[in-house]
Amino acid sequence: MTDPLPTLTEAMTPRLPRTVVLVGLMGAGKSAIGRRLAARLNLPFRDADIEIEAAAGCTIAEIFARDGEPVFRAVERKIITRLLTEEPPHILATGGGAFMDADTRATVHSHGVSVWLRAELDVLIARTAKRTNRPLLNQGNPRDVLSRLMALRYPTYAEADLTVVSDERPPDTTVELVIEALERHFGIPLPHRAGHAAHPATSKPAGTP
Ligand SMILES: Nc1ncnc2c1ncn2[C@@H]1O[C@H](COP(=O)(O)OP(=O)(O)O)[C@@H](O)[C@H]1O
Ligand SMILES: O=C(O)C1=C[C@@H](OP(=O)(O)O)[C@@H](O)[C@H](O)C1
Ligand SMILES: [Mg+2]
Repeated sequence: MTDPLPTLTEAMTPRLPRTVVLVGLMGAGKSAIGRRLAARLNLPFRDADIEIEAAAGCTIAEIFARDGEPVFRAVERKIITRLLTEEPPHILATGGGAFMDADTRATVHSHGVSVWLRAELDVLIARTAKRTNRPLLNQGNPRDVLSRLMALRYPTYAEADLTVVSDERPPDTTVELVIEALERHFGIPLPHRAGHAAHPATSKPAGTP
C-alpha cells in the first residue's frame, strides 16, 4: 500500500533536516537541555549514555570499572553511529568525551548538526556536584579534573557547527538560544511549542515501545 499524501500544512511545515548533536563537558547540560529541546520541538530525544547502558545492561560506571575507558569509547562510537545513520532526525545528547573521538566527530559532521553547550568551570562544578555517576569525576578533585578536561577538550568542541553558552540562566533560556541558533543555521523556522517544556520528552532506549 502506498503512503497517504501529506496534507498541504504537513508538506509546508519545515522539518529538522538533521539530527541535533549536543556536545560539551560534563555538566554543560547536554542531557537536561536536550530533553527540553526535544519536547519544545516535538522531536524524539536520545541520550547516548542511556543507549549505551541499555545495550551493555549495566551502568557507565560499571563499564569503566569492569572493561576500562577504551571499551566504553568503542561502544559509544558504535551507538552514536547507529543513532545518526539509522534514526530519523532527532535531538541527541552525547556524553562529554564522544566528540573527542575523531571517527565520531566525522560521523557527527556528515550526518548531524553539532551544538557545543559551552559553560564556565564554576557552572560545571556546581552542576556535576549533585551526582556521583561520572567515573572521570571520581578519579580526583572534580575542579582539577574539569579544568584539565577544559584545556584538553575546548579546542575540539570549538569545531562544532554552533556554540551556545550554557550559564546560570534558566534551562528554558538556553533552549531558546539553541532554537534560535538552529533556525539561523538552517535558514528555516523550526515549528515549536510555545511556553515552557513542562512535560519533557521521555528518553527511552531506541526500540523500546
Ligand atoms: N540552566 C541550566 N542549564 C542546564 N542544566 C541545568 C541548568 N540549571 C541547572 N541545571 C542542572 O544541571 C545538571 C546538568 O547536567 P546534565 O544535563 O546531566 O549535563 P551533561 O549531560 O552535559 O553532563 C542537570 O541536573 C540540570 O538539571
Ligand atoms: O566526559 C566524559 O568523558 C564522559 C561524560 C559522561 O556524560 P555527560 O557528559 O553527559 O556527563 C559519560 O559519557 C561518561 O561518564 C564520560
Ligand atoms: Mg549527559
